[in-house]
Amino acid sequence: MPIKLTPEQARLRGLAREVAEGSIRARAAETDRTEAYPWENLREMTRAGLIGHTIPKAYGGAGGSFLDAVLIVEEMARVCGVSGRIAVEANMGAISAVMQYGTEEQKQLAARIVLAGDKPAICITEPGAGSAATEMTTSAVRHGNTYVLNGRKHWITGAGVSKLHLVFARVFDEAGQEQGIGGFIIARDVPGVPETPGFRIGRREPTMGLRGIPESEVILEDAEVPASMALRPPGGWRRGFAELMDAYNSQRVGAGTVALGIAQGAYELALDHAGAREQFGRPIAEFQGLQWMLADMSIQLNAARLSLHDAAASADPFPDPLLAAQAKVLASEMAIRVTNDALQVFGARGYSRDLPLERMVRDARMFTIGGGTAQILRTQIASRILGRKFPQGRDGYRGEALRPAAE
Ligand SMILES: CC(C)(COP(=O)(O)OP(=O)(O)OC[C@H]1O[C@@H](n2cnc3c(N)ncnc32)[C@H](O)[C@@H]1OP(=O)(O)O)[C@@H](O)C(=O)NCCC(=O)NCCSC(=O)CCS(=O)O
Ligand SMILES: Cc1cc2nc3c(=O)[nH]c(=O)nc-3n(C[C@H](O)[C@H](O)[C@H](O)COP(=O)(O)OP(=O)(O)OC[C@H]3O[C@@H](n4cnc5c(N)ncnc54)[C@H](O)[C@@H]3O)c2cc1C
Repeated sequence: MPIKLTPEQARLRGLAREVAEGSIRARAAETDRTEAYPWENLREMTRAGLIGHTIPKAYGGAGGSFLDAVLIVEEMARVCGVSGRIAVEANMGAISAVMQYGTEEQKQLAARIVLAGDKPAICITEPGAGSAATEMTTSAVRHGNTYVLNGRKHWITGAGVSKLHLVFARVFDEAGQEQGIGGFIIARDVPGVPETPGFRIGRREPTMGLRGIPESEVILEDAEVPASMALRPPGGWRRGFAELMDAYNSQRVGAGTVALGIAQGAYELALDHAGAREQFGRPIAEFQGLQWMLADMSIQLNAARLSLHDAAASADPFPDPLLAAQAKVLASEMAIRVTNDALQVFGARGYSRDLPLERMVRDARMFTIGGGTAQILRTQIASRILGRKFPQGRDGYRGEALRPAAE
């Protein structure tokens, strides 16, 4: 463990490991095979206080930090990537945005839903706006006391099982004037909260890995959302996207930590196997070719963990954008290499679906894509270290490149 944990953090990590090793590890293969959402894992994490752990005490949570959340996430992902992702979204991303920027009513509602055992969904990406998220076309038009939402999101993690949704949309006033980008809170299947007609779940993607959690479309067709459920960051709609993405940096750290946990789990299996499997009359761990592979895995895991912890600990109130992007690139690329090398240490057995290595390779693959691709994050990193904006549109450089980057 690279940074010194407080006794409470060490206890939290121990509790998370106990829950993970309890039955979550045993269910991981079944979750992958059946592609069914692991409700029982969610219930167990909820009972242990690991869901909504970062929600302030005043709203019923534990008031935990993002570093606490990272400790929980790594332990879950070490045995089950899907459960790691559940732990991320139940403590970071959308829930943290609502708890930081929301009105009293919004915070009460979001805390109640998540603490009852929900992994919220964050709905940003659209078919025409992936990396170019600011090009989203989902609209929220003000009509009296409601906003009417129209648009289509896709690749939404948890769509169809999540109850709390934070939908990013372009905001228009009653006169049709664009105001900026904001978040809209939509609850689904929550006792006492009316459903939102026009809000529906579309096609589920047949994904490569992390199959126990749906990645689906969220479709908005004249969906009426009360104006009281519009999440307007303190800088107003004009700064809405930037401030919501600032909150989203917590989830980038979380996503990197899932990658770390999956890779750590694969590495531990490879270490054990290298000591146990014999060829040429001796354990394969005695061959330098494998020793150096294992050594490189340990170096990369340690570097990624340090970087993620540093990013999580920088939160004020959200992780620093540069540290979050650096940590996510490092951890996501590391996890692809480490899970593949761990599989290699197992030889043919690693390639069999009887063992978890092939699942870990598939599960690790998403993290250079979801949450901002490795390419996009490198551009963001470059922008921050060089102190320059690097607009990606064809017309972007007319004057823009001379403007200093945001703090
Ligand atoms: C930001 C991008 C969409 C690029 O779009 P633009 O070039 O149009 O925007 P910018 O001028 O770069 O940014 C606008 C504004 O926002 C500020 N900003 C942007 N990102 C951040 C951030 N991470 N933290 C803080 N502030 C941010 C930026 O500084 C600008 O403000 P100023 O005008 O300078 O003051 C693109 O780079 C991008 O991030 N694309 C990736 C989109 C993404 O991450 N989607 C995630 C969807 S959810 C998901 O995938 C879940 C998966 S998971 O594993 O949980
Ligand atoms: C498993 C998974 C879960 C996800 N969960 C969510 C979720 O819960 N909520 C949500 O809103 N979204 C989610 N996403 C969507 C994710 O955020 C997007 O996939 C991601 O932002 C990239 O968008 P895209 O897939 O449209 O790729 P594109 O933007 O089409 O990019 C295609 C390729 O071009 C590269 N590229 C694009 N622009 C540039 C550039 N300017 N410079 C260099 N390279 C560039 C990219 O790096 C990539 O390699 C998820 C995705 C996955 C895979």
